Amino acid sequence: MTILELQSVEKKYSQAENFAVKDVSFKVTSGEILALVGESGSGKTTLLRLIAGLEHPDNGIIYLSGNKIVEGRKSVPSNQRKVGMVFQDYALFPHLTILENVKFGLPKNLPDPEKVAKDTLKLVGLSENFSKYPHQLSGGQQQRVALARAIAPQPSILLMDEPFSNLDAMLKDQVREEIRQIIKKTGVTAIFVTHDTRDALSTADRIAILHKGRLQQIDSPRNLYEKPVNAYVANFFGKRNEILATPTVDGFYTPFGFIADERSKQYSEKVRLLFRPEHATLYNEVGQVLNGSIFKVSYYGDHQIVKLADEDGKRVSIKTSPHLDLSNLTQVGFSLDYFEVEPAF
Ligand SMILES: Nc1ncnc2c1ncn2[C@@H]1O[C@H](COP(=O)(O)OP(=O)(O)OP(=O)(O)O)[C@@H](O)[C@H]1O
Repeated sequence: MTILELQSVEKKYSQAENFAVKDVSFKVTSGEILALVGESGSGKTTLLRLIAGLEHPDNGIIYLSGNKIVEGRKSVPSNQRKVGMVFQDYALFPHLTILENVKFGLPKNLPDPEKVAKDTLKLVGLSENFSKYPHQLSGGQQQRVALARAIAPQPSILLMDEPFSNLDAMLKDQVREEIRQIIKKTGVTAIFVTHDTRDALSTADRIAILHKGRLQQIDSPRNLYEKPVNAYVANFFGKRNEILATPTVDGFYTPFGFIADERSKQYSEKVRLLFRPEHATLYNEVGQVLNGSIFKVSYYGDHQIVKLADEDGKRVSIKTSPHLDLSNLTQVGFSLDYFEVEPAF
């Protein structure tokens, strides 16, 4: 069931030259976690604030739980939208205990707000800290209080602005997983903004990528990573190698060797074979499907990146196990586990 729908939403700030958000349309399904990603200034926060009602669009329509909450410049006020919000700095009240923080956002007519607040704090794993103040908690715990405050009133949608940016790298992996599990347990639909592709790839069910205010692609993490619709999306998620190739009836001739592949039949002109460093397998011997000269090996502890060159010096990078022994080798073999084919020109 669709919980949120945006139709051609646009926003231009009064002093700005360009639209911060331009012609953005998408739907979010009940229970889904959607990540909004894009480089700085791409419009992520503006889009989140438009959904929350903290900004007003110039054009477009937004539906939340089947109700039209925005139509052009007319919109339902933020406090009537049933939207839960977690801010980047958590925005907890410092002079209130964490229980009071969570109770604060609950509707006044609830029969037992204390019980709802306590149950929600338990749900986020904070059953022993009811009477502590925010400054007595770790960053990760404060974030869970902020999450509890946002979900306690049972919002139609939970919006989170850079929820992982204040956490150090060691904590991040654990917190991402905890937050994902809490959200899934409550069944709330969630949208979060991040500039970190790993946050998005590991936590979201789908990712929407923005560039200069325009939606480029909205898709599963795997599809965005493996089947990007354009070069911007592909490069946003890390390096892709390119090999120029000539199609024949049964495969592609490349400067590294011949690859048998049915897709070659669809092309008559030169093509580019595109693959990520981790989508190739490297062998510490020649005589494989493809062969190249080692240009450089970079060791990173948990993996190595091996740069290979063809006869003309064109290079590709391959990610491999840190244990593959490449010492004293100048030539190695490799194969492609997965690659995309695009016309070269
Ligand atoms: N209050 C404002 N007044 C004028 N322009 C603004 C305002 N807020 C944002 N902008 C502009 O709108 C565009 C989109 O900004 P926005 O903050 O939505 O991007 P973002 O993707 O969230 O960036 P970041 O990752 O840096 O937070 C940018 O060009 C920004 O300079």
